[in-house]
Amino acid sequence: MQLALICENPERQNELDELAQRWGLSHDENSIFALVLTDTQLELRKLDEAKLGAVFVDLVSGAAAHRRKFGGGRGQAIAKAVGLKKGVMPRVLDGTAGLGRDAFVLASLGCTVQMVERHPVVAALLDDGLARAKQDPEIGGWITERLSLLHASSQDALVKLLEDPDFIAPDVVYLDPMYPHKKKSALVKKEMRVFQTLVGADNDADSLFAPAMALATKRVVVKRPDYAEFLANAKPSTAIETKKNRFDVYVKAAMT
Ligand SMILES: C[S@@+](CC[C@H](N)C(=O)[O-])C[C@H]1O[C@@H](n2cnc3c(N)ncnc32)[C@H](O)[C@@H]1O
Repeated sequence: MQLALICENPERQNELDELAQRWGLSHDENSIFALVLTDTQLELRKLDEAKLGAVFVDLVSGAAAHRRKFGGGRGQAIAKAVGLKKGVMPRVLDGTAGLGRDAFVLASLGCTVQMVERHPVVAALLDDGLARAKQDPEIGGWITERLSLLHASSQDALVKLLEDPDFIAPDVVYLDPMYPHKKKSALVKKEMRVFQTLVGADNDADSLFAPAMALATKRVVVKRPDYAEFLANAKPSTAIETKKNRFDVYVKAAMT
């Protein structure tokens, strides 16, 4: 993938070069997107709309920390959807990891989460945020133990993992593909507009449903905007609703 690659600290130029090679990114000075390595983190910026701000992964402070401390714990809809309850800590495969927000919430509540992300820039941002979080004295221990990232397409990865005799299948496959926004984009948070313009709609999302159902041992959970139809037109066993979203739950076996 091509986008502007910018290093703000000349001493970190080697790191940016390695990063570009690792994620298959090359420099295009005419791109409207820039991946910027600052003194502290990796950021995505939209150069023609600087006011939208930068996108980066922060699992340690800000909104993630606030939600970890005051977000409602196991009472949150996402926790109920994956079947988290006292004594039950599901192993989750998040097949559409994005910026890792949902995976982080689940991991902070005790789940082990294997994240899969196919977009190289999103995967690079997530990997950077994960690496910084692993260094944090407060949360680094459990982040290292519970959260991991695979850069792959879930369409391929879910099938390959199912065929791998050494892979322990997850209790839950969690999916949150991009869905076209019905509401005016001005209402979408600024930095999310940058993210959405880069990634686009996941028009192939329906094809994730069958492999997800094959791989999960207990259930598949699909996050959708409240106005969206079911993934692959498949009617869920139950749905948990929040103000803006719906978690469609496809039960295969009881959580134990
Ligand atoms: C709406 S975002 C997910 C947001 C995420 N739940 C969070 O909390 O940050 C959707 C992400 O899934 C990724 N994605 C979509 N289809 C995928 C697939 N088949 N395999 C891997 N990643 C996929 C997209 O690249 C995008 O980053």
